[in-house]
Amino acid sequence: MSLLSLNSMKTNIGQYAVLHDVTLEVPEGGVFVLLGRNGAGKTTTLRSIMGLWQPSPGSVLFKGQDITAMHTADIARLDIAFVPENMGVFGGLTVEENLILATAKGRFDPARLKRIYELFPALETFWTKQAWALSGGQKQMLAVARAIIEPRALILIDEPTKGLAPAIVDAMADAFREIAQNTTILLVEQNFEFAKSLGRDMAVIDDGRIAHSGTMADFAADTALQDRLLSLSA
Ligand SMILES: Nc1ncnc2c1ncn2[C@@H]1O[C@H](COP(=O)(O)OP(=O)(O)OP(=O)(O)O)[C@@H](O)[C@H]1O
Repeated sequence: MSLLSLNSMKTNIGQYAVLHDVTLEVPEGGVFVLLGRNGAGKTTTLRSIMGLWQPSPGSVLFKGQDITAMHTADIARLDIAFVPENMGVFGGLTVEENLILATAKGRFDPARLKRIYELFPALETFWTKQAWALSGGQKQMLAVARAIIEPRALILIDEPTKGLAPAIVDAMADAFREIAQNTTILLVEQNFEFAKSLGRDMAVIDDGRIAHSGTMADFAADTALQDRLLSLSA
């Protein structure tokens, strides 16, 4: 059984049909990458999983449970975290306060905090600094740290490398590899090199439909398919 199954999901936003037919099987463990051009429907797919948009028709199954009509807060309580493209950190709060708010009981598990410091040393350095003063990369690290401050079964991450310097992207890749050892990551990306280095399984969404799915190794070897689906050469 897959960890997450999206079945013929169709999502309208107001009067606009954005997802036409999204069917995906995300296995447990590792990084699953969802690629696609601008406006293809990647963010809408993640928001539909989180209950922020309501797919109809179609269904979302998590560990076999139908979560399609559940409220976002109840979906989050199933240990599914969402790191949105705008990162969702509180600029006026310190790093510590941002992380406290991401816990259920306002307390840190010392072992998890230690792991976060190891993954993202900058967060320990800037522990008492307000988040608005962090660099873009540090804000992204804080956003990911908020998602893993408690145990998660699945993390949805929307374009975490956007606008980041190459050295930060490399650090992020190392952190994701470590996180994916005991948490499944569904990663939306446009940075193909980053995605390629992380993904085991992948899919491409185009115009609200899954245009391709398979292993990253096969997709990475097929430059004609990449060009057709991602316009990488454009
Ligand atoms: N709130 C909204 N109202 C109307 N249309 C929207 C809304 N949000 C997204 N769309 C449209 O839905 C389509 C898919 O958007 P979505 O954000 O899912 O794409 P994406 O693949 O994540 O793109 P990008 O890589 O540019 O973030 C786009 O055509 C977008 O304009």
